[in-house]
Amino acid sequence: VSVSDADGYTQLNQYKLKDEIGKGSYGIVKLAYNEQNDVHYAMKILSKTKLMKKAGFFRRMPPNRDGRKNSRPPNPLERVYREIAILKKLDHPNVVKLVEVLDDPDEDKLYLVFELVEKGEVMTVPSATPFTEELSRSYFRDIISGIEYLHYQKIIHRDIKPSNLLLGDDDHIKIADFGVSNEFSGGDAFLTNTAGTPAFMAPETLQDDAQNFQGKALDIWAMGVTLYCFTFGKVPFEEEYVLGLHKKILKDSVQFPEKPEVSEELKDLILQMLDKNPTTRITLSEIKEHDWVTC
Ligand SMILES: COc1ccc(C(=O)/C=C\Nc2cc(OC)c(C(=O)O)cc2Cl)cc1
Repeated sequence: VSVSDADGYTQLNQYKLKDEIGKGSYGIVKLAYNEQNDVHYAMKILSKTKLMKKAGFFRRMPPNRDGRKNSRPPNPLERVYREIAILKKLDHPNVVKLVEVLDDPDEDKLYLVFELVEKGEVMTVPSATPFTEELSRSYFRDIISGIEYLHYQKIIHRDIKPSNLLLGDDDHIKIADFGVSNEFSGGDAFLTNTAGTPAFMAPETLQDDAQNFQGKALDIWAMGVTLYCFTFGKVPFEEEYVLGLHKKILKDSVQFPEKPEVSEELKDLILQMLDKNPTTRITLSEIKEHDWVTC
């Protein structure tokens, strides 16, 4: 039950909601104070109606000529409940921890309570102060363990990028936002849909004759774009219009700025992760053995 208390804070069960600390296409994240245990949490607030609208659920479907039953988009709420089911089974130091879900069927809002990762997003891109190689290496090692765990749990994240990597007081990274993640069975996911953030999308998903592509290699590509951001403070392929961006991701080779100067090993790793051919792209186990990661 949510009420506003004396100084205007929303009270939700034992949580006092405070400042907004995150915002995205998903909704907002507020700092939440649990009065029962004197601990702060991150409360992700979703609107069920907004989720339905975003998926065009309330849009009238154009009548199709042969009167075939319209294939409705998958109910976006199912998406969120699938995300919650995924989150509930995840338990790893480099993955955000879902504590509880407050879901009143009569309420529009859906609340996801996460353990607070105190420092928030590890980097906002573009950044004029990118990380040293030592710092990038430390963060990148956390990402490798987190992704290795997710792939072992048969989950493809599909939206790896600096804003979804949260930094704790212990200066370790936790991977967040499973809003577009895919679960798979067998050795790897075989996907057909594009999902995630344009600048981080792998070339094989952008081909117009895009057929099934492997899931794990998509996360590796996004990790490569992320490592490029850590190092240079900007994305490797940027373009104002999304179709121009797609063309660059598909066609352009990776360019390294003059400054900051970086080691040959780091450039080599980035180039192997941003290999446009997913079948020759470096794998997670090869990344773990790479000179720049192990040194
Ligand atoms: C400056 O201090 C700050 C401390 C913490 C934050 C923060 O937590 C931000 C987003 N958080 C999250 C977002 C998520 O998705 C988009 C998910 C998820 O759905 O997995 C989980 C969390 Cl926790 C921000 C600033």
